[in-house]
Amino acid sequence: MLRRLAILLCSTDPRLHRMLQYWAATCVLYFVCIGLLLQQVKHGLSDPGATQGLMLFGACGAVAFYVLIRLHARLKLAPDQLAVGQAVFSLVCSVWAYAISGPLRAAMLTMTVVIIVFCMFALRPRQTHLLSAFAILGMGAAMWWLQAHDPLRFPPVTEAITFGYLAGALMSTALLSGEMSKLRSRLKHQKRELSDALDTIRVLATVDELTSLVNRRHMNSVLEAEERRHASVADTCIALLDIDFFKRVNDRYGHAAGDAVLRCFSAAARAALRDNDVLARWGGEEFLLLLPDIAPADAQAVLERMAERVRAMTVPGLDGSRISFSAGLATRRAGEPCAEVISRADKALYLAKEAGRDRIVVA
Ligand SMILES: Nc1nc2c(ncn2[C@@H]2O[C@H](COP(=O)(O)OP(=O)(O)OP(=O)(O)O)[C@@H](O)[C@H]2O)c(=O)[nH]1
Repeated sequence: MLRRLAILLCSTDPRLHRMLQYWAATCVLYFVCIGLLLQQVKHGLSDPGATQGLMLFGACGAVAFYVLIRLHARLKLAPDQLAVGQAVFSLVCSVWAYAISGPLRAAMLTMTVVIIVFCMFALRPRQTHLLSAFAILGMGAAMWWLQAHDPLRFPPVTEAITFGYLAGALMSTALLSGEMSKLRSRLKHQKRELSDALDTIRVLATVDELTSLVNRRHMNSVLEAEERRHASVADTCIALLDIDFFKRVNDRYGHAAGDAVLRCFSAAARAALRDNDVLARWGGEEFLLLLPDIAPADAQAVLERMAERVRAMTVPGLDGSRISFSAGLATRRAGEPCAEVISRADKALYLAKEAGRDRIVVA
């Protein structure tokens, strides 16, 4: 129930969730300020009527921004437009709080700086600069108006010097936001580079560069997963395949032609497989095929189909010479380690080679 309420309030969409997190952080700040304002009223430092007005204004604004954030997609409001709106609203509140806080008003200026620091994280430097300018102008206008209308409570010199401190603090914060933005974009760039490097490493660790098939290391983890898998109704078959007279290809047509044979063989063999079958380059010109959930007769049919495709393929640089392979096929018995199945398939492959090649022998 609580979880559902939290999802309803905070959303599961990560972007919206982040916006609502910022909103919640702003609300915490509002609550702290409201608590302090109430203390000011209690000790006779602020006017109760004006304080209530500000509290009501703050609460209405918080609710309005929650609704706007939830509906921003429908209202076609960009997240940074909303963040700028929230910052402007908070700055207006801080000017209001300054005007009603009597002797404590200078303390309100820390909130103005906090709002601009928030903007540093949520907005672009240009937007932060504009908001800082807005804060300086807004607070300056309020201070000027207050000292002009009530010079006893707001002495002009005090207001002018206070304004100088505030303007200095806001301008430095705005300048820092440029540095912060550079730092953020550098971090973002590094993060992208790291993630690209990780993708490359993942590919290098799992894929054979020449044939683009799964490599031996990754096939071993596939086999481990196969051993852990709950036995299903159908069998699992494993076959070892070896290209026939491959050394002759290399010797007669060169190593590059040999590589082309490996690439063409891999593409032709893979085209004969289902999505959940895994064909790996096991070594030089040897391949391991895992056929999960298949009857042995069907596995044999798959290999026959593969052999036809391989015989039919045309390899560039081979002057029309045909390629064939021999295979040993074994069915995994319940609970049998894959290494033992591979060993039986290997013996069957040996028999296929002995019997003249270009054939499939079932273990
Ligand atoms: N072009 C190329 N050749 C490779 C590669 N890896 C292994 N080889 C060659 O594959 C050949 C394998 O030869 P053999 O083990 O004698 O096997 P074969 O000539 O196919 O004979 P059978 O298996 O008995 O039919 C060797 O000459 C290796 O140099 C590779 O990545 N590219």
